[in-house]
Order: sequence, then C-alpha cells, then structure tokens
Amino acid sequence: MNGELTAQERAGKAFPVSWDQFHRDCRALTWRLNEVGPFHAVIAITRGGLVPAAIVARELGVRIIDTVCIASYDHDKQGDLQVLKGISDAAMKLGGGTGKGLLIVDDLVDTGKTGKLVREMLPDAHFATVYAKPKGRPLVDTFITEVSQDTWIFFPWDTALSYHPPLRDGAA
Ligand SMILES: O=P(O)(O)OC[C@H]1O[C@H](OP(=O)(O)OP(=O)(O)O)[C@H](O)[C@@H]1O
Ligand SMILES: O=c1[nH]c(=O)c2nc[nH]c2[nH]1
Ligand SMILES: [Mg+2]
Repeated sequence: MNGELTAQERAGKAFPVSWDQFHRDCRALTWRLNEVGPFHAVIAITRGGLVPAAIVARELGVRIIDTVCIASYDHDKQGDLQVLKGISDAAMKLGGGTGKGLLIVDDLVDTGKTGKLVREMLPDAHFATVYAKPKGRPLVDTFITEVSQDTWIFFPWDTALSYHPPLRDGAA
C-alpha cells in the first residue's frame, strides 16, 4: 500500500449481506417497483446489478434485460469510470431514446458516480438499487436500505464463510 486508504478502510463499518437477506431485500424492492411500473425492460449495471436485475425481472415478469457494463472499483479502490459496453440500440428504442419506461437496476449507490453516468444515458428511466449510501441516494428513485457513508457492504458473491475469532480475543 502507498499510504492511501482504500474505500473499505475509509468506510470502517462492515455490513455483510447473506444470499437469503439479499433475496429478501430484492423482493422488497420489487414490491415498491410494482407500484411504479410497468416497465418495458430492465437495464442491469454490471456486474453488481446482474443479481438484483434477475430477481426483480423475475418478480415483475419482465423478459427483456439489457446491460450497461461499467467498471470503477478494483475491489475497494475507486478509479476512473470505464464504460465497457453501452446500452443496446434495441433497449434504447424501447425507451424512446430517453429511457422512458425502462428500469435501471444496480446493487448499490455509494458516491453516485456510476449512477450519475447511467442517468445521463437514460434521463427518463427509473433507477432502483437495493442499498444506498447518503452521497448517492439523491440519484436513486427507489431503494430498500440506507447505510451510512462509512459502511462497506459485503455482498454474498464477494465473500465466503470463514472462522471469526471470539470477541474477548479482540474481534470487532
Ligand atoms: O456509487 P459509486 O461510488 O459509483 O459505486 C457504486 C458502484 O460500484 C460497484 O460497482 P463496481 O465498479 O465495483 O463494479 P462491479 O459491479 O463489477 O463489482 C457497485 O456495484 C456500483 O455499481
Ligand atoms: O462490495 C461493495 N461494497 C460497497 O460498499 C461498495 N461501494 C462501492 N462499491 C462497493 N462494492
Ligand atoms: Mg457495479
């Protein structure tokens, strides 16, 4: 390390999410989205948005799913945003060029940089995330759980069960 703190180190607090919890939170998100739709298509922000997009699309009965592929974090270090694949012409057409009737899904908003970029591509789309941190929250139309900016969310696809030392031995 070159002395710079990673986003996770800056965050300090850990919010681990199990598959069960994630599935429940995605279903809760769908309950809210069901009041807003119907949607022509779901646009998943990869990769983190793929898992909630699959669950939400299944619950809403939406069969058309497109991706916008954006990378910014190398594990927990945020770099420049890279759009690796844009939204397809077919999905753009379904949203009338501005995203009307489209549902953008991601796992979370943190600083909001990723969400802001996608909103610029689809200004009239509905943007939903499962989790939101305060800086990114104003960008999101619908979300389920807010965590503080200094929390790092650990998703089930990034983690594995492992031994945890007892509290009396200094575990946090
Ligand atoms: O609000 P921001 O500060 O922009 O951060 C949020 C984004 O960061 C994560 O994606 P990441 O770039 O790590 O890629 P991944 O989805 O492939 O893991 C997460 O899935 C969001 O898309
Ligand atoms: O797994 C993750 N947890 C987070 O809290 C986060 N913020 C940005 N990118 C993130 N990825
Ligand atoms: Mg992502």
